[in-house]
This record gives sequence, structure tokens and C-alpha cells, in this order.
Amino acid sequence: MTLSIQTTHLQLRYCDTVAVDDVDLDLPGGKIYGLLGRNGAGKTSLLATLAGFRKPTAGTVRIGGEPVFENVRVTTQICLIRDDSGVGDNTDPLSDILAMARMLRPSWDEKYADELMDRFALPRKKTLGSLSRGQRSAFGVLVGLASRAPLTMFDEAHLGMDAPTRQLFLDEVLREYVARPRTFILSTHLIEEQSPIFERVLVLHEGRLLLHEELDELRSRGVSVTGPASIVDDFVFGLTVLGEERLGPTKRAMVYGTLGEDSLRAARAHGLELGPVALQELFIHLTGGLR
Ligand SMILES: Nc1ncnc2c1ncn2[C@@H]1O[C@H](COP(=O)(O)OP(=O)(O)OP(=O)(O)O)[C@@H](O)[C@H]1O
Repeated sequence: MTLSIQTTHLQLRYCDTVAVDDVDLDLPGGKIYGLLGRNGAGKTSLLATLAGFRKPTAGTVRIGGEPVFENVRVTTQICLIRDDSGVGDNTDPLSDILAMARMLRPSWDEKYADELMDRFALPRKKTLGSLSRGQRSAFGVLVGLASRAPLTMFDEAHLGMDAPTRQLFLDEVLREYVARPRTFILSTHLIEEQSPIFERVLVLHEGRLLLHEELDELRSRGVSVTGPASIVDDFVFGLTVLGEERLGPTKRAMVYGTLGEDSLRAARAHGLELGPVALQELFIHLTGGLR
């Protein structure tokens, strides 16, 4: 089972701060969404309203067609994991937290939770508070995965995890998604590492939805040009250059925008190599560049 997400003119305000501002979303269920945005862009606030943790100041949220705030029928179908918080008390052994999750979550899969305990090498008898930072995050991720919630959201849930554990996390999300499609949203700053599993990308900027695109569509907004430095310089003159790398006489320039037929022909004629740009470069450019 998957859940769709619709918001109209969604706003979340904390006193003077508008954290989410006039956001309209229409997200079909059964996809993996990446949620990107700079620090303070409103990602956590948006996810909290989608999960029904916070009441919108204005506008509406519908999950699977139903309002979410104080609607237990819907909130039990949603799992939001924010690093390690919210999965249990620090003094509780992991086994007790798992027993509680089994009671509270209708689609909880105990066998899968057990498998993940082993896969993430988590100690059942230890308390949540006695785990290392990365282990606590891994346990949060385990709860999100084993919840099998039709809408599962991870808000920077990888914080503190080492590289192999983060890879395990992404592999598991993908494996789950393929075996039992559900709606996943992953909020992250690890753009290059996590984007390979995204189907669509949402970018929030200063509370507003800057873009919502298929990953491939977003990638096609830029092109890298590689070749002898002086030829690359001539070729990119007048174009929006996102970044450059130089290795000896060779230069690689990342350009924003698509190249027309004439430019493509010219690049081929000069022996320049064209390729994709890093999503991170596009993200930096689209969210205002380095400041
Ligand atoms: N509880 C709160 N009270 C007041 N302001 C808040 C609160 N939580 C967040 N904010 C503000 O709302 C804005 C959005 O914060 P939010 O945590 O949603 O951003 P974020 O995109 O998740 O950031 P980060 O990437 O740094 O985690 C920020 O300006 C932040 O200072």
C-alpha cells in the first residue's frame, strides 16, 4: 500500500518565522522522493506537518486523500524518523521499544525488524541511551523500515552513521521499495550519496517549493564539458558556469542549461567531451550559489 500527498497553500509558522510558505504539493504514492534544501529551508517543518506532528498555520495537508492532523486512521499509516528522536525513551532497552512498535504500528513486521537488528549489528539488550550516535540512527532507520508504513519519511536519519551503515540504509530502502512499494521521502544534505535512489527531487528554499522534478529531468539541467583548457574556456564563454576543475592541461567545466544543436556540433568538432553534472553543483546554483 502506498499513500499520496497533497498540500495546498501549506504554511507553518513559528511566531515570527515562516518555516513553510505557501507550498502546493501533489505527490503520487509509491515513489522515493528526495527532499533537499539548505539549512533552515523548512524540510523538517514540512515533514512534521505531513506526518501530522504539527498543525499547519494555514492551508491543507491530505495524505491518501484524508486530512492528517489528529486523524489516527492516517497517522498510524505514517512513520517519520528524525535522526533517533521519537522512537523511544533513552532508558528503554531496544527490545522493549520494538515490542511497543509492534503494538502501535499496524503494518509492523517483526521478522524483518529482527533481521535488521542483525544486519545493523544492534544489541537488543542495551538501552537506546547507551548506544553510540550512529547506532541510535541505525535503530531509528530500522524502526522506519520495519514499520512498513505506507508513508515512511526519514529526516536526515543517517546522521552519525558510518559509510558502510549509510550504504546499508540506502540498500535497504531500495530493496524494500522494490519488494513492497510504498511512499518514501528522504530529507538529506548527502546529495550525491543518496540521490541515486531518488525518483523525484523536491527542493525547498526559504520555506518555498523551488522545484519538484524527476531526478533525470533535474540532471539534464546541466552539462559538463571536458577537454583542453583553452578550448573549454572558449566554449563556455558567455554560458553560466557552475564550477570548474583542472587536471594538468585538461579542464572540466560544469555549465547550467541545455546545449542547442549548434553547440553540440561545435563541441564534437572540437573534440570536447560532454557529460552529466553533479546534482550537488546544480543544487548549489539553484539555491543561490555559495554565500
Ligand atoms: N521550534 C521552532 N521554533 C521556532 N523556529 C523554528 C522551530 N523549528 C524550526 N524553526 C525555524 O524554522 C525554519 C525552518 O527550520 P527547519 O528545521 O524546518 O529547516 P531544515 O530545512 O530542516 O533545516 P536543516 O537542514 O538545518 O535541518 C528555520 O528558520 C528555523 O530556525
